[in-house]
Amino acid sequence: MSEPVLEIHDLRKSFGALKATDGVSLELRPGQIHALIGPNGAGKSTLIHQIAGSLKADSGTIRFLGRDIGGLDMAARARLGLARSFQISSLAQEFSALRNVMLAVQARQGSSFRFFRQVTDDKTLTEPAMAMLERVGLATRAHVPAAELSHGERRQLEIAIALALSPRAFLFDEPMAGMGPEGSKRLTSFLDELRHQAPMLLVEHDMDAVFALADRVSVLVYGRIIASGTVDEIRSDPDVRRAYLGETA
Ligand SMILES: Nc1ncnc2c1ncn2[C@@H]1O[C@H](COP(=O)(O)OP(=O)(O)OP(=O)(O)O)[C@@H](O)[C@H]1O
Repeated sequence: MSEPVLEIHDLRKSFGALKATDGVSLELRPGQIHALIGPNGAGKSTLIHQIAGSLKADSGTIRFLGRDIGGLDMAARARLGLARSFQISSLAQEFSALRNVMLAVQARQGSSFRFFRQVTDDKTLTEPAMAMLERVGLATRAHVPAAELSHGERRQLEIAIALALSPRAFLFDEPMAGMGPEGSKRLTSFLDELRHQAPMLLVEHDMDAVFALADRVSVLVYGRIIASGTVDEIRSDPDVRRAYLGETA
């Protein structure tokens, strides 16, 4: 079996007496969608923050592409290809959709944001940025400011930005939140396709989406993983049903 892209071992994080992450270990393998589910306050976002680098773990290791990234800041992890999206919006609201993606393309190319104004017509930025917008179905809205896009369109734009960074793994925190049933369906099939580009750690409350997408599901309760397995294993696990899935399984 291929090596894990992301490997978390015995991660711990407390806020005062509260153990928000209490010895979490998990792996993300190539081509995989690994869903992380659990009740409100279980510690899902806290875990994503520690992986992305916006929050420092108290102890434990995080390996990405075979390298210990625990000492790297968020920007350095992003440069290695760890793409995080959704709960914190990365959009520059006053810029068009196209400009938002161009900024991401430029960041990946390593040039300074200072020169952005002078390169708005630079084909090395506009062409890949437009290609990303086409891929997420937003090409016709390229020149609309981010602030004027609908909720669903902003989600599509966030994915285009994540794609522009050539990610080696996605960290998605509740992508379905606020989407209507139609939007969720479309986003589900898009994420399904996206797994071929890079594997995905997916925090999601929408169980239809989780059950449709996940190769593996880990259930977090009070900072601990109480079960990890395939969708079928998780749906039939009595502890999980009791702790979380009771009414939806
Ligand atoms: N910066 C912080 N300071 C103190 N406590 C925090 C902090 N961040 C999170 N917590 C607490 O840690 C626990 C886990 O929170 P977290 O947001 O990670 O849960 P979650 O599973 O993502 O919840 P939800 O599904 O509602 O988003 C909660 O009890 C929360 O109140």
